[in-house]
Amino acid sequence: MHCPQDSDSSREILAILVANRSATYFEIQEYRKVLNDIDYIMEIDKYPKHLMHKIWLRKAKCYDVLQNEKSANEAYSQAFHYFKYSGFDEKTISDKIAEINKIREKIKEKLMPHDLSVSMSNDELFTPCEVYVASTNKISFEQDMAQGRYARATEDLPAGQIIIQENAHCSVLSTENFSTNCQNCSVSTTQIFACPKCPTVVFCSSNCERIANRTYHKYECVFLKTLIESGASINCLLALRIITQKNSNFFMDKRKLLRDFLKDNCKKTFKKINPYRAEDYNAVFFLCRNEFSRNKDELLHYSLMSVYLLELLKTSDYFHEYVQNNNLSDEESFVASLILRHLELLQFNCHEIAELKNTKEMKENDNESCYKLDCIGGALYPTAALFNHSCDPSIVRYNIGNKLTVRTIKPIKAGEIIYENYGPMYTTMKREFRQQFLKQRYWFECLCPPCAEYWPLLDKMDENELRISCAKERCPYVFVINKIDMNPFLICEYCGNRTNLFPILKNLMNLQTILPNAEQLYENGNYPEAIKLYLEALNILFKYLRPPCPDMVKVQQRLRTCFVHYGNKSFDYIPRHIL
Ligand SMILES: C[S@@+](CC[C@H](N)C(=O)[O-])C[C@H]1O[C@@H](n2cnc3c(N)ncnc32)[C@H](O)[C@@H]1O
Repeated sequence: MHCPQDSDSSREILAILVANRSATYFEIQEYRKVLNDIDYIMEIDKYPKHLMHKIWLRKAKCYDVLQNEKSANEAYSQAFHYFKYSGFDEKTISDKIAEINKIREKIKEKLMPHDLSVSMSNDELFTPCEVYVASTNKISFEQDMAQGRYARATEDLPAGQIIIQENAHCSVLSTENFSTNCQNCSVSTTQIFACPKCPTVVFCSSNCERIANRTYHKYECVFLKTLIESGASINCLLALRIITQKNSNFFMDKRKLLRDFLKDNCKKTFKKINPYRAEDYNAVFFLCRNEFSRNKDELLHYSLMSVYLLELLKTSDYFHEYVQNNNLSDEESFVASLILRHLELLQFNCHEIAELKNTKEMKENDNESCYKLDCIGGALYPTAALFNHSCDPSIVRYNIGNKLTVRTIKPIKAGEIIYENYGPMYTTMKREFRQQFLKQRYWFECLCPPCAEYWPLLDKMDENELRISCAKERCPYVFVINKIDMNPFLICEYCGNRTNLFPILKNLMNLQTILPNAEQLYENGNYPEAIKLYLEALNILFKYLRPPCPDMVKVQQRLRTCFVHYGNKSFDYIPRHIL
């Protein structure tokens, strides 16, 4: 990170450092990382010519191990070509080539077939919606006066299904993660690629470094350290990065369109954004700001913050015009007004980026306590930002890099609203604290079923109570009965239908074999198989029972833990079953 890169000789030193690192990765058999490093050395373009054969040989050996014969052949022929600059005499060179070819033959005999161990894949069939391209075509987005915009299922959705896969419009890391995670894609890495001009950030590949330095980092490089030292929040970083990832011409060209949008009524404009894409600034511009409820003090605070951020931006060469006196140029005042808008909308729409980490206090036989989901940054996902909150959410979300995946965590019927969770879950936080949090932070009064019906916390739920649905389809009536003392035939007070408990209990009995098997797979870290069984259990539970139900909560908690294993993990994460 601290190696200077401003002269040929310092770049040669950097190339040698990276070459040494690649040799170390080779020794510990991290072949993909070796290849990344070698690509990086080629880009630095200052590695001593008389040593180049070593780099090409290392690359070729990696391809041999990775069983990519074509690339291995190409790399070997480059290595043989560079032998002539190595200072070896002709005899030594031909002996070396003969030796290498012999070793290659031996390696080929020893190579195992490709690794067939269980891998977790996040790729599933996902037909995107034509308008909301990050969402499945099985949901729609609607709007009303009471709730603003929200998502609704247009078809029945089983539990576990992916409903959103969205790139971040913009993402930033928390400052504590600046030296462990890639500034561009957020993945945790020990193989860092430094910025050529500053030691403040790291990247996971030269590709990420290039993307960043062609866009936002070429401006931020100048002032990022000052911004961090000022203690600015993630939202401030995000508000600014929405600007720096595009150049000022982009926003100036949009100015007329955005002003016309504002004259228009927002409801119509929202429908006009078609297709609605994460990359599209128009989608961001119209995210909810609750602007009519904002008080003057807050507005002043945000205005001051946007002036400060603008001043920082002016220290880079973001703006074309240079205004010497205290007046702002047109360009500057327009960008400041956008920063203010971003600060306001990020307050309600920012999502965390998370990764799994091991906790220090790992306890024996306690799967939950051996890792935690840590917030490593924040991002803006314009489609996911359209979901409203419930304290009993319908979804789970996790990140792969800075991309977002959203899956259902319960079966959802066509026509039902799909809710996400803004933090307070009814199972662990008391109603009064949830209401207080949501009012203060998101400015609405939560009317979800757990709040409206005063559902108990998980540890206060009665394990002997069964809340059974009336057998008549779509009848909302729930029989609340005691497991120990129950009448097998129940008459619905709502529709008069008779419900026979025997077949229901027989189905619920299946859980006694499904759940222990699921737990076993979970303990062994076989999350893909555990998920299948937990989903089977959840379907049975939701078919016959109604929440609040302790078993439903426990299965959903397990499913959440399994699904987040598809997502980001810190570079030093060790799975429970290997500990
Ligand atoms: C992330 S946005 C959700 C989308 C928003 N409804 C919209 O129209 O863009 C968060 C804001 O939505 C509103 N909201 C979220 N959940 C709600 C709920 N359950 N009931 C009423 N309003 C809600 C609040 O104004 C909150 O600040």
